[in-house]
Amino acid sequence: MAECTEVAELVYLVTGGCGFLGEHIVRMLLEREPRLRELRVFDLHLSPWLEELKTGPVQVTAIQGDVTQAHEVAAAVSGAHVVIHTAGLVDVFGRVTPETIFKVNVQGTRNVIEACVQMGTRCLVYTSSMEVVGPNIKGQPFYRGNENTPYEAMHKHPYPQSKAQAERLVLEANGRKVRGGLPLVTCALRPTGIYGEGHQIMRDFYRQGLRLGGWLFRAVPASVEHGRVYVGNVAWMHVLVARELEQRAVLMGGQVYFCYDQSPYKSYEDFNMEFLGPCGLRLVGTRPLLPHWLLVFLAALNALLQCLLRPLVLYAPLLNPYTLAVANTTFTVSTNKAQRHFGYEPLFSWEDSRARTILWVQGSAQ
Ligand SMILES: NC(=O)c1ccc[n+]([C@@H]2O[C@H](COP(=O)([O-])OP(=O)(O)OC[C@H]3O[C@@H](n4cnc5c(N)ncnc54)[C@H](O)[C@@H]3O)[C@@H](O)[C@H]2O)c1
Ligand SMILES: C[C@@H](CO)CCC[C@@H](C)[C@H]1CC[C@H]2[C@@H]3[C@H](O)C=C4C[C@@H](O)CC[C@]4(C)[C@H]3CC[C@]12C
Repeated sequence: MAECTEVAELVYLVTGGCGFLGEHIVRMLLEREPRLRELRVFDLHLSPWLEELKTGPVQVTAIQGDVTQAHEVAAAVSGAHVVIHTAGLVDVFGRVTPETIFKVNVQGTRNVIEACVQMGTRCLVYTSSMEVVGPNIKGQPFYRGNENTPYEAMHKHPYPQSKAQAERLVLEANGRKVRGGLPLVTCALRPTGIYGEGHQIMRDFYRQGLRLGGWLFRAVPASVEHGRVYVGNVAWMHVLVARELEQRAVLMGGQVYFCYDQSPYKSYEDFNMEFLGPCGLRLVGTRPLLPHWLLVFLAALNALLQCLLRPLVLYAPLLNPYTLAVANTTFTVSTNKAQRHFGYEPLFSWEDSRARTILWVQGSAQ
């Protein structure tokens, strides 16, 4: 039976360890978790950079697997002390069907929980999302709220729905007896929009700007605040939570934590310009260039075209009714719960996060 405290050398499993956030968690664990003996990286698609990590002092085990396959998950979890479940389908553009999103995000999470119970793994950290709270379908602002701020969470889109269901499963599993009789300790981290090295949407905006001769066009009012957090700090929060979870089970078990740092409150587009500006792009307009009703119309047209073209080709542009609503609704957090519960302080200052992201964007033109 695997127990976190009594074993000096720990085995960690990171699902989705080859994704944008997963890679940062994997690298952060190797740099900053001295009790690590083996790190298992489980992903549907294994990345080549994993090979270079295999030469260090910690045993890095790459496992190609699918979270929807219970037996594959159970085999990967067997003997692990801590599971960080980051694998998920992040699709708000209609690239995959709702059924697939639910299968990966909800059934996949169920499989991870059951594997922990069967295999006697006591600590489970789940990467949730701000989207389990909002923005909701009414477009109500969530202005610098915390984990206790009342807000009507109502979702129609499969991505937030699936993340909310999965988070609930994880939190309800807290306290379940795992093999050997000890209780499972779980908690969920809720990042806002993550940015940093490897952020594909940022890279897409950069390339689009380059194609348009260096110009981007404002579509969202500058007054709409959108919460953002640096990927290195999100990874650091995961490492700290995983480290403290068993010792502070009573305080932290079954809890949710927003991910936060010193990134400034800005609109989605103004925030992106913190990086794209120094890379030579300009955002045109102090106010949205197109009237809101026209954007709503274009977003609806995109949704219609996606439906009509689906039998022939995948048409999945960035603008659709859901992404427009998210970008147009204030959603920011202001909290210190992670600091109070497990001593989290951001590892990267805003200046450092910004500089690292700019460097990455500059190198991602091709
Ligand atoms: N990117 C954000 O802004 C953001 C914000 C909040 C929360 N999150 C959450 O963080 C997590 C990671 O997101 P990301 O942005 O790194 O996404 P990502 O797509 O870069 O990473 C997800 C990883 O999960 C893997 N994966 C997908 N389906 C799988 C399956 N069936 N079995 C095994 N592995 C599978 C993918 O191959 C990928 O490597 C997700 O759970 C997401 O919901 C992301
Ligand atoms: C209207 C467009 C004009 O420029 C801008 C569209 C931007 C959208 C594509 C993105 C605006 C907000 C983003 C989401 C947000 O940052 C939080 C998220 C939570 C996370 O769990 C998954 C990603 C995302 C939904 C993120 C996706 C892209 C946006 C909708």
